[in-house]
Amino acid sequence: MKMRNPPVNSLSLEFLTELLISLEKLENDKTFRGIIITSDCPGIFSAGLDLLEMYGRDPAHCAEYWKAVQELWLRVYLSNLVVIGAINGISPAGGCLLSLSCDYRVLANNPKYAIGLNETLLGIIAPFWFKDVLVNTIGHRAAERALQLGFLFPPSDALQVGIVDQVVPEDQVQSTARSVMAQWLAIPDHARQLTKNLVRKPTADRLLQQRDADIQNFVRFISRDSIQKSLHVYLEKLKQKKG
Ligand SMILES: CCCCC/C=C/C(=O)SCCNC(=O)CCNC(=O)[C@H](O)C(C)(C)COP(=O)(O)OP(=O)(O)OC[C@H]1O[C@@H](n2cnc3c(N)ncnc32)[C@H](O)[C@@H]1OP(=O)(O)O
Repeated sequence: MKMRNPPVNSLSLEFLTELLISLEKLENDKTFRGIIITSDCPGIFSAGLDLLEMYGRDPAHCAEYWKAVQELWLRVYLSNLVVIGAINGISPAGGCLLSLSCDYRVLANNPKYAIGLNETLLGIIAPFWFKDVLVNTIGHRAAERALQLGFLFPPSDALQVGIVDQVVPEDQVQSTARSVMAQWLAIPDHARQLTKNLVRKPTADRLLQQRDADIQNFVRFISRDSIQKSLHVYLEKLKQKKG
């Protein structure tokens, strides 16, 4: 699955909906056993959640958006398919969450392709389920530092901390992902799927048990004047970087 939402594969409501529909189709087609998620935007895996879906929007829109973000995470994280991330670009915040939700991550060895949950740098807070997935992946202490400091790990650090499983030359990302896929598909589906569920369900359940409350928390938080101001400053910084 090649993500294409130029210029930066930001996860807008429309794009999330498209991803969800595509994933659902693949899940329901029993001829598919695995997917490789990669990007069609050069140098960018995904810029994460679309800031314009959270800035200057009314509460109803924010609630609809957050529901879609939750939905995408649950679908990828609990997918019965083998999900491999072929990460061929930078992958901050929501892009990192998407990567972390794969079963295996291959990152292209380019110092620009950093990955991490950088929410604090925007003046916002990674929700508990983003945090849980990071803790599950790199451990409590490393996650504590990474989250508070908003680390974006370049490839060598990303491998060392374990946020990705493999770093390979850029031109080998897709072929490596395919080899990894072959290895995972050699395992009987039912055994692998039940094992995946055993490992991941408790983390997903924490959100499933309080989805509405999580939406309300998000809407309350994002609607605060101080948070809207932080988003404004960050968006301005992105603009100025260009000019
Ligand atoms: C309780 C609250 C929880 C919320 C949890 C939030 C999770 C998130 O995912 S927040 C988003 C975090 N993402 C980022 O911090 C990345 C921001 N973007 C960048 O750093 C860069 O754009 C880049 C490195 C991804 C790409 O750089 P470059 O190729 O130089 O492209 P530009 O910076 O010029 O961007 C082009 C264009 O796209 C707009 N844009 C970039 N990122 C986003 C985004 N996440 N959402 C919406 N729009 C984004 C950027 O503003 C430019 O727009 P124009 O100026 O209109 O062309």
